[in-house]
Amino acid sequence: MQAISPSSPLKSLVPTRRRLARLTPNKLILHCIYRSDSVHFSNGVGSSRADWQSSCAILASKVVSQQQPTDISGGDSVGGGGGGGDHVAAVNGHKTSIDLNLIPLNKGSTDDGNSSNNKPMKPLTITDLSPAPMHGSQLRVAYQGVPGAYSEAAAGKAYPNCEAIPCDQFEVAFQAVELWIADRAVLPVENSLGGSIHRNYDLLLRHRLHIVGEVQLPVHHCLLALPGVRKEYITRVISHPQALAQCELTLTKLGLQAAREAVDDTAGAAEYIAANNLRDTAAIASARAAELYGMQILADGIQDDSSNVTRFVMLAREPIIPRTDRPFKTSIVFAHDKGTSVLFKVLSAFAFRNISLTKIESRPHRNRPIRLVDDANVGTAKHFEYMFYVDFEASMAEVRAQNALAEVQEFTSFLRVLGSYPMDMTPWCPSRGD
Ligand SMILES: O=C(O)C(=O)C[C@]1(C(=O)O)C=C[C@@H](O)C=C1
Repeated sequence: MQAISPSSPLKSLVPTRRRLARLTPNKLILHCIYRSDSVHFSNGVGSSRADWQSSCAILASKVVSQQQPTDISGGDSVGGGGGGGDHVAAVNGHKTSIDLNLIPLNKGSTDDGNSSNNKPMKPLTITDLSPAPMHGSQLRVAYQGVPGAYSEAAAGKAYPNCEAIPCDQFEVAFQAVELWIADRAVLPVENSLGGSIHRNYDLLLRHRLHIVGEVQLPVHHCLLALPGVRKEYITRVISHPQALAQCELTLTKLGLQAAREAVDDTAGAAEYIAANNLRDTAAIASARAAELYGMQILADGIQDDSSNVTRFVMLAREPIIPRTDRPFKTSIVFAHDKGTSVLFKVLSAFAFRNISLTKIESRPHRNRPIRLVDDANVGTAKHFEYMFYVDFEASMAEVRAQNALAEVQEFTSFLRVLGSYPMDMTPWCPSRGD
């Protein structure tokens, strides 16, 4: 993975809502150019506004080349060569430039050296249909935080050769993908000790991106301070709220008389201490952050449980085509006008089909957080309303999953499939130093 090390991470790039509605994807990119004055990279993308603009322009031109021509006789050709010759087929509602109606014939020689004009080539596989990276061969992956953050490590685990793009907020990572600045976003959704990262559940609903994968990252925290600083000098520990929560017991056991303070990300905490030469402050962050920002490790492995794991999801503009040849997970979100009363019915749609649930989360219903139930005799009950997020162990390519969702739809007033994606099946390896 190649990390872009920014002097400041990507900041909000959102055009106004009114403008957004009127813009086509390539215009959106151009628009972001005018809004990105605050973004400048010290390497990778470029250090000046002009570099940034040309980088956006490359992305914009790719957007154009990805768009399907509405007029075959003219306009932008698909694939850069064939004019109207490239075929466009729809797979699960997604356009691909591969003609699925024609089996390509092998015009060259066969493996044994004989030429063969009519022998069919290897059939297309599902991977032939996955969208290619948008620029060069490197996928650009947005994450929240600065280099050294666990989210950067998760991006590297998910896409080993990616170019990691730091963003200062979770929302900016969503926007980076929506505006074609990045191809994917990798975002934490839950931790085995700290629980759900609610902000990202809310953002999943507010944005139109699709979950295309998950990675589970063992998280090994260190207590970092400036070189020469001793534990006794520390009056303040700063980190991401999740990291503070994951180390709470150990911090107390270490006997630190220190206030806890939340900041945007773990590595950002280390960077802040180093930049401001704070000799009374420690950060909870990774060993890589210590290395990057010249900090010493005061205590290693300070998470309250050695099997501390954070689950991240990968997001893309397009969903992937679900498969059945490996374990898949599907994430949905639903709500009902009658509130929680339907929950049992919904969950039984999975139980009857032997589909295991791996996660259930509820969040306030943003549009209608409270439902009033008036009873003239006893008064007015105020029920809180929720959105329910459920992950289940099945692929949307399986009939049992499709039937379960058809049934869920009957019991709900709102249902959205956030994504159907391969489960992270990497062998278990408890948290350890990097
Ligand atoms: O601050 C970071 O380093 C992050 O990547 C964020 C984050 C999180 O949001 O949970 C990721 C993994 C750890 O659980 C702690 C913090």
